[in-house]
Amino acid sequence: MKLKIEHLQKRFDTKDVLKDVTFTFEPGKIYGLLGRNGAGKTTLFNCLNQDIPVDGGRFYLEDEMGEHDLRLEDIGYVLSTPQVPEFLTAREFLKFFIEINKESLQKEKEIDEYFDIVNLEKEDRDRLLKDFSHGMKNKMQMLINIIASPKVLLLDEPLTSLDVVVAEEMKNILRDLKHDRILILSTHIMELAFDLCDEIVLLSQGELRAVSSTLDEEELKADILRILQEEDHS
Ligand SMILES: Nc1ncnc2c1ncn2[C@@H]1O[C@H](COP(=O)(O)OP(=O)(O)OP(=O)(O)O)[C@@H](O)[C@H]1O
Repeated sequence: MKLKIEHLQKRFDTKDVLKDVTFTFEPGKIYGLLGRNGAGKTTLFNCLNQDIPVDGGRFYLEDEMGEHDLRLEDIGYVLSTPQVPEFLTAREFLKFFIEINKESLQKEKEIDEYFDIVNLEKEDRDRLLKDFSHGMKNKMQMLINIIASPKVLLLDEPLTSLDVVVAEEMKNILRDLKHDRILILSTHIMELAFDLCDEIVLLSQGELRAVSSTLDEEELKADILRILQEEDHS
């Protein structure tokens, strides 16, 4: 299975944000999506998640059976600002989520076994989500995406607000998840991209391009900075 994007375009009024995005993403890798502020990373994710219409081009999944449109259940989106129903406890939310997705879940577990996946403290499991910290809400959002197990998982700066211990736990979860799905993670932290990602992809001047993986870390950093700085002169 591959996620193929061909000549994707998106503009807001007169601003061409995505000019000609063409790229093929494969499972087994975590892709680190880097770009300047306002380059269009969130816009690209919003297009792939079908939250906003595109102005041109297409994207689809391709496997040995052929090409398939992305269905809503094929894609998971972890937002940088986690959105959870604040009036529910973590347990109520998880039970509700499992109930409405019963048909598609591979193997149902006990609720506490799910919480254990993301190491949510036992005393927090029956607390209202409105009292959760940003990082804890982020864990819940990550958990429902792990349970839903979409083929493509988009992560918009997911680790920025997490403490170092939780961030390390999340990195290990993502490394486990990558084997049978496509993971694309946007970040501004180059060190995180180098540490976690298998391939760096730059969104620059409305186009996506892979950065050579044969370079050592210092050369890679210099190359990325050079490409991103070119935007100032274009
Ligand atoms: N709904 C919208 N209406 C008009 N312009 C928009 C809209 N959404 C995004 N934009 C513009 O599109 C451009 C890309 O924004 P986007 O949020 O995708 O960038 P980004 O790469 O995610 O940025 P950052 O790294 O700062 O989060 C920006 O110029 C932004 O102002």
